Amino acid sequence: MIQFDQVSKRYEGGHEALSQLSFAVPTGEMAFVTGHSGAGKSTLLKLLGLIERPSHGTISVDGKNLAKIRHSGVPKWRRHIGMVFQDHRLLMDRSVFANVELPLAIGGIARAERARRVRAALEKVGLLAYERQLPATLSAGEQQRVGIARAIVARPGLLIADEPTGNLDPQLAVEIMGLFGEFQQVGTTVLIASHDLPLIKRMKKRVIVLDHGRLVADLAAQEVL
Ligand SMILES: Nc1ncnc2c1ncn2[C@@H]1O[C@H](COP(=O)(O)OP(=O)(O)OP(=O)(O)O)[C@@H](O)[C@H]1O
Repeated sequence: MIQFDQVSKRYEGGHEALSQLSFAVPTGEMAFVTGHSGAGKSTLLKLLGLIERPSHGTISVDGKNLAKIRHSGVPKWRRHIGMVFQDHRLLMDRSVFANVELPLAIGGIARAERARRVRAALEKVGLLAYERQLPATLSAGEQQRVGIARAIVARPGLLIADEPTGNLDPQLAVEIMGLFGEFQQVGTTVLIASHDLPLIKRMKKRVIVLDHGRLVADLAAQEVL
């Protein structure tokens, strides 16, 4: 369960990016966060990834108060969550395999086990045949799928994605969203920031709407028409 309780975030010298935000996402649910540009979507995800810290309020995940995680504990925390970005942030001089392996190498897992898990992750995103290639030789959709494989290779309980389909054509975007749906089906909690309303509607999942950092609507999956 992800829980935001009266969370506000004010960037240094800036206005409030999030204002008294409260909501909860049960374990295993998939939800979208949407809203206009600057509404606070990325900020919300960054707080979960401990890339930023809230100015006020409490965020907890599975009962763990994120404020209790100190700077030194952040890498360990990040191993529990998978993060996907719009600009996939792959290492372009490393193979697809090496990119996906990265979170496991940092996690100190033995080489044979790493290889097994990397191949399982690549198979899930349909890229097993590409493991030796450099990311630059792949299409935009394929590169995004490498980013997703890297995010899920350590089997995180929580997957967060910031505009994961922002650079993709509509057909590819639908495929990528379908992939996130598959991870939810095997028990992963999935939170996706997106401004692509037609795509969000099509997915028929819960939708949390932000406007100037405030929660203005929270639609259950069956309310999304
Ligand atoms: N590092 C920062 N320093 C100062 N202000 C910031 C910083 N990051 C974001 N902001 C501001 O906080 C507000 C929310 O930004 P955020 O990136 O969370 O919005 P968003 O909904 O993800 O927008 P977009 O859809 O354009 O990515 C904006 O007004 C933005 O300018």
